[in-house]
Amino acid sequence: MWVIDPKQLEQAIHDLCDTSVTTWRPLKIRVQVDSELAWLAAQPNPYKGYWRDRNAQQVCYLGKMAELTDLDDLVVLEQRYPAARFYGGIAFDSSREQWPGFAPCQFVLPEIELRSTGNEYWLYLNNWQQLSADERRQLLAQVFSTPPPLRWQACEFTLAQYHPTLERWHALIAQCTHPSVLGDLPKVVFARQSCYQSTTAFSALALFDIWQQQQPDNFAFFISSEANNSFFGVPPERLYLRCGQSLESEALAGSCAASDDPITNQQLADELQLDRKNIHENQLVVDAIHAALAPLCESIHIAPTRVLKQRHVQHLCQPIQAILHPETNDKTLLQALHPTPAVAGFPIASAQRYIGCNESFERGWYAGAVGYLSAEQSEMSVAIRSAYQHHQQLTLFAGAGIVQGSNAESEWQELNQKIATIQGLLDDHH
Ligand SMILES: C=C(O[C@H]1C=CC=C(C(=O)O)[C@@H]1O)C(=O)O
Repeated sequence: MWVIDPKQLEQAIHDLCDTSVTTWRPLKIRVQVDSELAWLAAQPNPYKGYWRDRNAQQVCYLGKMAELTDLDDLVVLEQRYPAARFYGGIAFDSSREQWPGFAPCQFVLPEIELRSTGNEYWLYLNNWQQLSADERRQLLAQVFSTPPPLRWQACEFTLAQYHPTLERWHALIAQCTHPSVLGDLPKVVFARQSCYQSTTAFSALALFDIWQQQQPDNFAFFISSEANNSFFGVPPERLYLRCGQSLESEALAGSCAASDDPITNQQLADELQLDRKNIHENQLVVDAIHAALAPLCESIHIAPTRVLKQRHVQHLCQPIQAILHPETNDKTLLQALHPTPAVAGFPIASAQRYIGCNESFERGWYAGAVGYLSAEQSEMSVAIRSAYQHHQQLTLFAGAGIVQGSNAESEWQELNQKIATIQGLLDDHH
């Protein structure tokens, strides 16, 4: 990384003498970087993260200057740190046991952010007012040192197990498509863990880097609470984007395979748009988002269904726009919108209980929500198409909505399609 205007750096070191500024403000320095993820990998801070939205705005962040584990504290923190962004997320089910280092709700104001839009990069030093001139010099030497390139090293992964197994999956689908269950629970989203074991240590960030490059139109996130303990993903689904009082959300559910051949792909997409089971699966999500938003909004508009193509799978998607009441904030939005029936099922609370009793693993932050919150603008993605690394173990997650007419075998294939991109990267190195 290098600085565009060296005078700014000098100022960064010497501004400490300026005691007239008592309120918090970040120090912004315009910089240039070759690879932000290589830069992130080279930083020594144990807490690090990355966020990319669907318009390719990216942020690498480091350290915890302030932390939020209770959404009730958000307003106070936003007042203390005006215009700051709090990056992080929430678990799928906060009442369950969580992964080490990942609280049910955890957002941080980082010490350092590297934000970029297009070719413009800005380094935000959020903690500079707390540092002495010497500490600033050290920090700047650290952030401006040239990082080695980030390369995904060939390493051998073995698929240790699926949770649930195919046999158990069949039993689960038979159970929840039985008329006695369907009556009260028309949709439940069951997930599968694919647990891989590597023979050597590996860089989750390097793996994430090649993964996110393959799906540049999706969100991308990486959160590492300490070395070798990270959650990352390349999700297609937005929980919400809030700019002031205007809100964008979407119902993304109902899937079929995607094809590299445009004609075949179009045929598949056309069939998907007419398929009753998938339309029903998607409509349950639209209706639930609409019902959750109605008390919080002045107006809601639902756009016609379109198909969102991924590399190996495509989905029905209905964009939803709303104008929020002035008193609606991120806490109320998160509580109202998460989890949607796209990851839980319907009715949401009973589906979540049913998952808790019948799924054979803890979801942690998979199918939770990841993004950032700020007074002015917030964006959260749904944390699907994601993976959790713990030392040499790598767990891939995928879920599928089960409704009347779901077939266990084809839902299992759908799970395979949903992890195919990252799985292909692991298999490439066998
Ligand atoms: C729960 C997942 O996908 C959801 C989002 C899109 C389509 C889905 C489906 O068709 O089942 C799921 O509701 C996942 O990828 O882990």
